[in-house]
Amino acid sequence: MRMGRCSWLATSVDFRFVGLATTTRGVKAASLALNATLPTSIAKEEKFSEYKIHINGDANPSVAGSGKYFEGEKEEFKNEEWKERMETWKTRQEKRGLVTKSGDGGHDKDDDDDFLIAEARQPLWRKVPIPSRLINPYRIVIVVRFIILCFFFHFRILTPAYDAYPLWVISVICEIWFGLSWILDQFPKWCPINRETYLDRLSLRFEREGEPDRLSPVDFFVSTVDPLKEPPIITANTVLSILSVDYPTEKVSCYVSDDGASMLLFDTLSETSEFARRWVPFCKKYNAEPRAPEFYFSEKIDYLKDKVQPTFVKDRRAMKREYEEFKVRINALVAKAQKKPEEGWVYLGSEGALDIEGKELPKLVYVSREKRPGYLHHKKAGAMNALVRVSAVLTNAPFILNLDCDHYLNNSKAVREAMCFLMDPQVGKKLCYVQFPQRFDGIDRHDRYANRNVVFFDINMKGLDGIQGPVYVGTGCVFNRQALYGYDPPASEKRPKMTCDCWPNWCCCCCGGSRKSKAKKKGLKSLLGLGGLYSKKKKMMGKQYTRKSSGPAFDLEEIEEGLEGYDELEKSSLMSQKNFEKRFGMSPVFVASTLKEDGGLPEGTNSTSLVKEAIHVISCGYEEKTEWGKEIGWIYGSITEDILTGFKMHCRGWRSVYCSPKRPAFKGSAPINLSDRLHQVLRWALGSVEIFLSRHCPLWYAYGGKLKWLERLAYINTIVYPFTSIALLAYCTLPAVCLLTGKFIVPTLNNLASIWFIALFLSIIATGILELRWSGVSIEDWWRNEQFWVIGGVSAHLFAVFQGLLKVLAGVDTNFTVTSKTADDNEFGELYLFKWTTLLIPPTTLIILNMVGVVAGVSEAINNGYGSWGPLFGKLFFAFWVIVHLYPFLKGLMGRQNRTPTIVVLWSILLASIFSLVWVRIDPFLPKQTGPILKQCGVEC
Ligand SMILES: O=c1ccn([C@@H]2O[C@H](COP(=O)(O)OP(=O)(O)O[C@H]3O[C@H](CO)[C@@H](O)[C@H](O)[C@H]3O)[C@@H](O)[C@H]2O)c(=O)[nH]1
Ligand SMILES: [Mn+2]
Repeated sequence: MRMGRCSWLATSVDFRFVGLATTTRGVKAASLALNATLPTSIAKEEKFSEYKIHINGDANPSVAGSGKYFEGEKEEFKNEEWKERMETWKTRQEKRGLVTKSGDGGHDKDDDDDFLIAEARQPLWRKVPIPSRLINPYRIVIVVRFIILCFFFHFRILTPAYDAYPLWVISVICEIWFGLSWILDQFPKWCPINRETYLDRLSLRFEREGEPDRLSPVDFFVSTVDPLKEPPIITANTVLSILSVDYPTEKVSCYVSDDGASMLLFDTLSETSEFARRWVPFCKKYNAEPRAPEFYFSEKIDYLKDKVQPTFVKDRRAMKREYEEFKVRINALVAKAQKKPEEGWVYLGSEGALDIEGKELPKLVYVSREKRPGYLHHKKAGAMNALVRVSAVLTNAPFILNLDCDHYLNNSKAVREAMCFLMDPQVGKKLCYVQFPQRFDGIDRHDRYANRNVVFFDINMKGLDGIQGPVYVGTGCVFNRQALYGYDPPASEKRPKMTCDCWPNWCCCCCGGSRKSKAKKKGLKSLLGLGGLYSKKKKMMGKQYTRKSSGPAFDLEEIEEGLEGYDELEKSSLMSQKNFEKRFGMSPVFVASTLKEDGGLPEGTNSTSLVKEAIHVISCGYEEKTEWGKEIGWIYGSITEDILTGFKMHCRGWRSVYCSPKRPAFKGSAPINLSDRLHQVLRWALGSVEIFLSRHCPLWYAYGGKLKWLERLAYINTIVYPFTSIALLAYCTLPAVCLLTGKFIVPTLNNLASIWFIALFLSIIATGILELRWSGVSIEDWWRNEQFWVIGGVSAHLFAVFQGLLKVLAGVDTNFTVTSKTADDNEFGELYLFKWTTLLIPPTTLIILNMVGVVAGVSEAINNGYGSWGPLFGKLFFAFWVIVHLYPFLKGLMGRQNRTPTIVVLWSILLASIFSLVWVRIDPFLPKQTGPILKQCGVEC
């Protein structure tokens, strides 16, 4: 069975268990008892649903009980904040010279209010174009480089090296491929932009004094799968950073997906929510940053700087001790969890909805979807879709922020940054997501394996932001929920155009057009009879609804009522109910939630039935015969689900925004040892190959749609790059071959030809330098990126191409190998960790081959005397180019103890020597040796 291949499925005995334990207002908030009865054999599978969820009393108790108290607190706090804001605003205006400090001692309150209102009307963000003195030379050089490249190819193709014909053919093919991939990579960087946000205006606009807070609610998703590779303390830190985010508490909900169905994580979360009761108020009181305790306490900065409250030192010390105790408790859980009780677990929650100061805590929900053998679970994408549905049923926030379990919130205002775009009245509705760059902790100082990916995050993504928006990278991304439901963005004025899915326009007619246009959505609404209900309700209420453009506000009961007693006339509505179910699955509650564009739950629902519904929408058969993973939610079919999901949205005409605040919004961990890093890169590349071979390949998908062509180029680049590895492998072998055979891929150059070579070389350097100048990326980061491009290319990408083909031809399923996240503070011990993997063979062989080549070439030149150094120079340069790029790899191979596993050395030496021998044999290399042999006598004739 295919699913059996997934390690996490095979290792957990309890994969048939699915539990959804929800706790409102913190895990402790709802007094909850989850009684999970785990079936022990497949035969009992059908009875798996025997687990019970008891919710003692109202699961949402804090709303009425503590609401008043909280409101009072908040108002006081708000007034304080308001004054503070006014002050900062005034000083800033003074600096700008807009407000004159007049002798009368300032303005009266009315004046201030006017200023604030005016300020609140200002845009929430601004495009900051790259200064033209930086960007224009860059563009000119790109054009020049392009022209030079054309002349270069003209020369290369028309002047073959006749004595080394095959070498010449191979090298020219490789060069053409490199040229094409340069175009794919370069032109999407044509008009990069930066953005600036104004958080104070956001707050002035949506958090007015004396009015209810109007910021949009956000559902946070955290995905985890393997508690051994992803230690619970890491997930706990991510969750704590979310719970203490600087955002209105009642608008934050955190959903943790546990794909490993481990009670360990459940227990960890309940401990975490207990700890949050102290941690959250501490963070908010002292404005702690970052709000993940592990990282907060290990910051090596003067934590007393800017702190004025006298209690701070005492509180911090106490907090630190508590965190250490918390860690011990989690470790105890981990130790206990290693022995799995056969008969299952019983978990009993306890009470408490508020933090120690009596303030509300955000909601925390643990979700473990049902998994069974025989069902495809679609890895992370499947988990995220389960969360989309659960959250739609339980909170239905209009925005969703998704994070890997190790990506904690490093900037507590990150969500506000995103809201500056998403709540913007002009562009907000057209944005599918706001992507933040991925930043990392715990990477070695020199970032040996280019883990930081700076070139991608600070150059390519900014380029894309100037076109249609950055690609989605899987984490640190705030989504517009409507975009996840497969709808088109709201059309601007014009009649909504149909988006074609497959081949150019002409086949649209035969495909039957689009499945997801806004027009159709509206049609469905009215067909479903909801329109009718809506107007009925409007009449009943006797007042006009203020909700603009969005779906009808209706009660769940009403839908059900409405759908139950249908007469003949309303048969068609039932038909379209079927349509909706085909699309979203059999959950009226979920379907109803999708129509609420501004989010929120239907009125008059009770939490017990919602929890029941939530369990229903995560059952493993739910997605069958629906469009989940095909047209809606996270898209299936590639283990880099992120690229595919973002791509579908861009094809529909959505725009995305790249937001990189000064203080990094999120931080994660990265695999810092060579083998793990190569495996990660292998997974990404494999995912790209999967997309390339699927119906969603950007080369042919969705023409005639709304995908901008430069954006398409960028997407093509992200899925064809693994194929560059073949050219790269050939090109890295060439110098060794040349050195061993004494031939070269280029015939002797005349003056004009050498000009093209030099010009190309210079233009490559010039684009590099100018790119670094506008982006602010350091030369070291750029160089690491170049090196890793070669290392990854000749190992991971190469394997990805073959595995991808194997998948298509032989149906071998691809595996999502989760990257280990270490929790220990052992500084960079990981860097030197060495794990044997086949991925190491090709680069090792290449290094040895080139070194042998250099030695052979140099010794031959020594023997041949002065005259032969000239032609050798080109070849040596070429070989050094390879060796220098592979240098970090060589270092990784040596490990800390300078020890490399014998098997790698053996294999590589074997391959390298076979290869050199073959060349020596079949080549007129030996006859040429007559020269050197004669000279060996030492007599100059
Ligand atoms: O069956 C699975 C497999 C993975 N995950 C989660 O996916 C996330 C990413 O896994 P990780 O091993 O850390 O992969 P990375 O290569 O570090 O992740 C990058 O690349 C992935 C695509 O390969 C994206 O999904 C991630 O968001 C992105 O950070 C983690 O939270 C996992 O818990 C699941 O929820 N279910
Ligand atoms: Mn990761």
